[in-house]
Amino acid sequence: MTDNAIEISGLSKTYAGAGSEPPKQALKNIDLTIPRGSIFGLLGPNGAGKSTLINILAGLVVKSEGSVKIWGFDQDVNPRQSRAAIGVMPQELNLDPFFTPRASLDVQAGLYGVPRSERRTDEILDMIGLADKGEAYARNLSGGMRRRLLLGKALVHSPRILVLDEPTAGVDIELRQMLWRNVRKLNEDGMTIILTTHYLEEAEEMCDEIAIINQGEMLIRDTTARLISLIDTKTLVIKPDDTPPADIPLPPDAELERRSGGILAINYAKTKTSPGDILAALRDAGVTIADVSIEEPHLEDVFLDLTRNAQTRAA
Ligand SMILES: Nc1ncnc2c1ncn2[C@@H]1O[C@H](COP(=O)(O)OP(=O)(O)OP(=O)(O)O)[C@@H](O)[C@H]1O
Repeated sequence: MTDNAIEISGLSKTYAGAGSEPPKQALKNIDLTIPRGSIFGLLGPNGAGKSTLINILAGLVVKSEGSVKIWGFDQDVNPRQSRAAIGVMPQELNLDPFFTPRASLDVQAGLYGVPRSERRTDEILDMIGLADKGEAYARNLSGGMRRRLLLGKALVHSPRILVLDEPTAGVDIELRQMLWRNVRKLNEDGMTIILTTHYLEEAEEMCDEIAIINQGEMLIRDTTARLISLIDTKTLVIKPDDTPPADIPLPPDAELERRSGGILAINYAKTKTSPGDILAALRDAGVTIADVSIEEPHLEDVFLDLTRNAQTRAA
């Protein structure tokens, strides 16, 4: 028995090149475990291989090498059980325009072999806020409603794991909040959530653990908090009382950035310099301080650092 929702080892994928194009290796020897009950973020720049990985989990893309276990079921040994354990909300709005939301959910439930007596169509319509649109034609639904319907379709077979591929790309704030409310609720009820997003602040807020992939390779995988703590830079932000002097000598490893409104932002290495030393240096330089705050590093800094370093190494 395992405590992991997903166990991937030595996973590689090479797409055949179209026409005279060379083959494209989209995933290179990926090892990844995702704990049960977590909200897990899969991040990476465009073309990193995120969709390929998700589509392999969903059974939509065939891997070239390696093994994938979903809720303990090996895809190659127990394809039916591994598929039943996972639901995927895809990136594209691929809905049949002639089906009503109710019919879409029913057809999807049929595909997964959910007996009629066990179908939760009304409950799902209600949850995704489409209870009054059950009989509307999909072609008459707004983009936001279609996206909600895709979430509903991913849930018809009550999967243990829900995968969301860029669920909030291009959606308005209201829909984004509704999606995240639903996701949190599903997670509280025990569902493991895996998501990709381009919004790093969203991943920082939502995900317990994160993996960053780049050019098909796994760069790092850790808890969100530990990843953020990897960044050594913090920023001390000072609002002076008067116009600050032109010359402000600072301790080594501290760097001054002048912002609009006379604000002084001092970036410093937290393992090498303390805010106390910087404040003392400012006072010595004749800066009178009206307000002080500290800006913490963000996931975005970790992401840029890691992907830039990987790019430099590859060059
Ligand atoms: N069907 C395919 N045939 C050939 N190459 C492909 C195919 N699908 C993806 N690729 C290539 O594999 C690489 C990884 O693509 P993938 O879509 O998995 O990346 P991604 O991280 O999801 O990117 P994005 O954030 O832009 O969606 C890219 O170089 C892409 O061009």
